[in-house]
Amino acid sequence: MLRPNRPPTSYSAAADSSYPTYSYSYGDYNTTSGSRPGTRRGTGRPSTARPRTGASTIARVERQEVVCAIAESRGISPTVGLSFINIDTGEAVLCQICDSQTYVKTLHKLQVYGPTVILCMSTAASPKSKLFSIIEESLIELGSKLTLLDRRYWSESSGMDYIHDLAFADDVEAIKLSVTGAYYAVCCIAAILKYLDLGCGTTFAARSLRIKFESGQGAMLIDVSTIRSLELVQNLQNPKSRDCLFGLLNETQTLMGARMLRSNVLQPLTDKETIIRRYDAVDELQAKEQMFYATRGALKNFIDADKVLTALIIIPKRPSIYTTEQSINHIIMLKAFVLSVSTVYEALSGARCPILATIREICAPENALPIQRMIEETINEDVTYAKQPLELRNQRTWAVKTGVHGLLDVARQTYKENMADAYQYINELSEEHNMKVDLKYEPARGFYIRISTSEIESRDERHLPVVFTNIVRKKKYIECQTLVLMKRNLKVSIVTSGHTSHLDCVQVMNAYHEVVLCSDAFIQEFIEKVRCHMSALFKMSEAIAMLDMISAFAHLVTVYDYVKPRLTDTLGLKDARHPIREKIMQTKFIPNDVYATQQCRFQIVTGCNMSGKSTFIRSVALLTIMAQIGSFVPARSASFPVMNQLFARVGMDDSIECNVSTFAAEMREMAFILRNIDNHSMAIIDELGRGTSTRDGLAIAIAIAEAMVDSKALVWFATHFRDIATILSERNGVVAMHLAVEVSENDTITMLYKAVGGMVQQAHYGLALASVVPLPPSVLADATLFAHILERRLVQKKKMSANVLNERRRRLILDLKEHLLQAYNGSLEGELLASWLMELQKEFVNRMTSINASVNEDDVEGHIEERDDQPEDEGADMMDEVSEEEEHEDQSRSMVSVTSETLSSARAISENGR
Ligand SMILES: Nc1ncnc2c1ncn2[C@@H]1O[C@H](COP(=O)(O)OP(=O)(O)OP(=O)(O)O)[C@@H](O)[C@H]1O
Repeated sequence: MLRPNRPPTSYSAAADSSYPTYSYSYGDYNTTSGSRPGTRRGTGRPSTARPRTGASTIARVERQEVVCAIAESRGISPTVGLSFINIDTGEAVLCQICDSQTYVKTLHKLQVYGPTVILCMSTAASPKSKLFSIIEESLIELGSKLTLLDRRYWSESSGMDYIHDLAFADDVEAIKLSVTGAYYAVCCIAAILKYLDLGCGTTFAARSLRIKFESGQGAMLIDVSTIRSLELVQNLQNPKSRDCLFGLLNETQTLMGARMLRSNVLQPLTDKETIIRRYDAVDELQAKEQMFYATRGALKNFIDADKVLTALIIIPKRPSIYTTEQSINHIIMLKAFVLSVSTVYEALSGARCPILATIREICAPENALPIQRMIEETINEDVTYAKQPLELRNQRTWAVKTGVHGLLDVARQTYKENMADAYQYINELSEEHNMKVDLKYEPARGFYIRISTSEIESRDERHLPVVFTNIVRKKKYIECQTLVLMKRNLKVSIVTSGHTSHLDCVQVMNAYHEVVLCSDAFIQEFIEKVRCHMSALFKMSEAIAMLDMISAFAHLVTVYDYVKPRLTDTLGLKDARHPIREKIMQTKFIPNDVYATQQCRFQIVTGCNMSGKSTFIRSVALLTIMAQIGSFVPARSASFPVMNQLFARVGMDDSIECNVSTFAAEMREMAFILRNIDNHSMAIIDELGRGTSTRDGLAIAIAIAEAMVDSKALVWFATHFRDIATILSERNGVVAMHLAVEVSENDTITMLYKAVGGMVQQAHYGLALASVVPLPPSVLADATLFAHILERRLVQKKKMSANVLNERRRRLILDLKEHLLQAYNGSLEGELLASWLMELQKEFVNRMTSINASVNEDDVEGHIEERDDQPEDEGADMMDEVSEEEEHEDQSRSMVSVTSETLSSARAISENGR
């Protein structure tokens, strides 16, 4: 469809010679090729990790026209101003972020809003600033085009003027207050609006733009690589598939709702209160069956209100016939929207929770009725949405009600009489030639005749009577003219092009001219009046979007048996399921329990191949996102701490294309994570260090794991390196777990998919799997031999150090402290609490005694091991280097003593409890 007044995808300076821009060739990249391996310098996240699949690897609800402008203050931690204007939904977002040198937050915002055009200052391009280079390298991924503008368009005073003129009257003061100090963001909005005005001829009507200010806080930061690898909005194998988190959750019924959901999946909330309010809304909606069905019914067939409202607030510099014709369509759609809004009000009667009650209030008749009445008083009830040229022409002529505009009524009467002639002529033609003849109209051709070939003898146009001329065959139809019709077209075309001097039909022309002029002017005046209600209308649209998202969550609760999460300091899941896997799997999905606190924040997950490690750790991340957007989760009970950042390094693709430097890409991703991770972050890491030699891979994995333990983040670390679990398991905050399997007598392994404590016990599961594949028997026999040699060497070297024992003691005491604090803050009281504390004390004493006792045993064991001379085995030399790794074990453990402070505080709490 023709879309006039859209910003050109690559701006040409010719549009306005007074508007200096610089041509930039990034728009020429084939954004769908996905085969441009490279790295994103400075971002830390590699672009080689996986093949790219589309204009943006992240599926959009639909591609929208979004213009973004960007500006920054340079420094150690740069401040970046970003503004976005969505031309399809009439929404402007300003943000100012304190970013790091990797510009991770800036890239996140760009990814979330997916701009089609990014405006940068020309000065940032020569010499290239770091931010400029990073954006330049991300263009393909973002599917954006870069346009350089003169620096002078980033003007704070113009930005403030724009905000003053364009923001809704009710919001203007609040917005001005919130953007105070956000100098860069305000400059950016000025640059975009200037670009749209001068470059694209698009301006917005006064007091009609939805302007929002977003601070850097308030949303969980999920970087681009994580979005992709967790398949949050797009399935990696099949971009069109719904098997991604957004696809699963997208039970919305309106486009506004779907857009809101997508934006939430990409930036989940971090404000506890808001999340809880959403839970309450979902809870109420799913519990009240009648309200739920009434709401779902009311949301059906809602038009894309954002689009319609935006079309009404955009003022094109050079209105075309298209924009004029569409105006009435927009009014008709607006009427449909306000009518539907009232059904939502009724559906929500009896709503109690704050979100549903507020939505109902916004959709109340007193807000929608004035607009509905305005439309009903002005526009004919039987005028419908028109697409075909003749329909549009009739719509434009007859849309305004009789009696509203006197001059228009007179002009229309004259026109009607003349048009009746045309239809009478066609009827006569039909009768005369005994065939069905249709009158059609196109602006360029005027009136013409269309006849189905079935009406003509042997379907051959040569059999048409001679009165029909200019014959063209179009599939099953024949289109033609007659002399009379051509004469009429001449009149009409003279009228529409503004010449009123045709000799014999001045009356007809004047009548039509009058109709169109009066009608168009009247409709524009009417739209001006509608614009006064834009603030209320956009609020309704947002309310509908929110209700739609909430009702989609409620729908999922009923269909998939989800549970309402609680927000606490502990991550605890009972019978958690992977939301996407459980939906697509033919067999039953085995649920798992998850528990993580500061004392078990780093969870090393081991297990056989295909035992479900990746599925397990991914489900933790996906459930956390679901919980933080306000959705219920697939589990029997669930509690989550609010996370500010989520990182995932999972599912490395091994295709040749992206394996150019699998290891380098992996290391860059890990460097990025380590730079940004903190105690409010969650990370899931799968099979780290497999892209290099076993020895180096293990060493690097251990070092990275150590750093992650120190970060105090919640981490799930799936690995086939069992040594990592051995080495780190004594460290405070670390727990080892594995996915259980059952080994039968004939060495076949059955996956149980159950996460249980401790390290995987099966030593040679890789060999077991290889035998199933199967490898040639001789190769398999050699592999088994080498595996046994290696195992013996490792056993020889194992000894318990004093450091390990100290770590065990420390850990035991910290565990005790955590339990005491939980008891202190929990609901246990009186007798129950006292007996629980006694149990705790007993268990503590037992475990401490057994640790102390193990000192002597280990001394003896170590002594025996040292004396035990092992014969040199074939192939042992090959294994030497691997066993050396064990010697580094001690270095990775730090000696930490238990402070008397910790003990006394634990004691104090314990005594309080008693
Ligand atoms: N909890 C579960 N219940 C049922 N089936 C499961 C479960 N978890 C995983 N599976 C099945 O097992 C398959 C393998 O799972 P996954 O890829 O998570 O294993 P993995 O241990 O990470 O494998 P590898 O170590 O070889 O990468 C999945 O495709 C899925 O079909």
